Amino acid sequence: MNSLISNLGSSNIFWHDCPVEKADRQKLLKQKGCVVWITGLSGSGKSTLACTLGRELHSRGKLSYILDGDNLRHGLNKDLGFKAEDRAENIRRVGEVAKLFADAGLICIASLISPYRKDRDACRALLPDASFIEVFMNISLEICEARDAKGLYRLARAGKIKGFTGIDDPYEPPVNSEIEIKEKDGICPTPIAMAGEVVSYLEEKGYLLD
Ligand SMILES: Nc1ncnc2c1ncn2[C@@H]1O[C@H](COP(=O)(O)OS(=O)(=O)O)[C@@H](OP(=O)(O)O)[C@H]1O
Ligand SMILES: Nc1ncnc2c1ncn2[C@@H]1O[C@H](COP(=O)(O)OP(=O)(O)O)[C@@H](O)[C@H]1O
Repeated sequence: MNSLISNLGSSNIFWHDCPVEKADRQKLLKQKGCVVWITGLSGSGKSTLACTLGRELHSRGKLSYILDGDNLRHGLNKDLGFKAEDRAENIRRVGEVAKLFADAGLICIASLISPYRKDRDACRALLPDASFIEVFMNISLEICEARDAKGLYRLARAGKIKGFTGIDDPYEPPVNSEIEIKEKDGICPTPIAMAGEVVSYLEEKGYLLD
């Protein structure tokens, strides 16, 4: 514990380069590493898009890995709650992990509410050359609440969960996301259509080589 504390902020650490680099891994995998960061309200379809996209990429022979907020809160982030500082630390950690996956050459799909613009922008700043692709699930609270797949909105409305995003906690929508998934006349695109939009973007920007 003492050595951990005494190392905090220490300048006595050095970067160690290795001979096999990101470019070599990307060549091997025939793809370019990047982060697809999916943000939106609970119930907006983040996990659905992440899984459908993962499956679509897999079927094309592309290696991806999903970092899902709910899942990570069972392990890496199990010490964190939902107050603003905890959410910020949650996003910071996942941003750092996503950066490692992208450096490994994978298409890392991060799926978290990530309600604060500042925290998402800090993750964007970690990634090189526009390889942070923000996907905004612009689905109305009405639709998300009507879905209420986990019954959490009902509990939040009843005051049994405090600080629930969209009810009594803020969500700051992106101002310049690379991709926006929108409902039309109250109808959401299908999971396949949402994933197709992301795949087209990745193809167009050269992330899926071959
Ligand atoms: N107070 C509160 N607010 C929002 N969400 C809550 C809350 N309490 C529990 N949950 C459940 O936690 C999931 C969100 O976790 P995240 O790590 O994505 O959240 S955050 O990015 O740190 O805001 C979220 O999952 P999704 O529904 O998949 O978004 C909820 O199931
Ligand atoms: N495009 C869609 N069209 C119809 N239902 C959807 C769509 N995306 C997600 N759903 C449904 O909405 C609910 C919440 O989706 P989920 O992916 O778990 O959202 P989130 O991860 O944002 O909480 C699930 O029951 C899911 O099947």
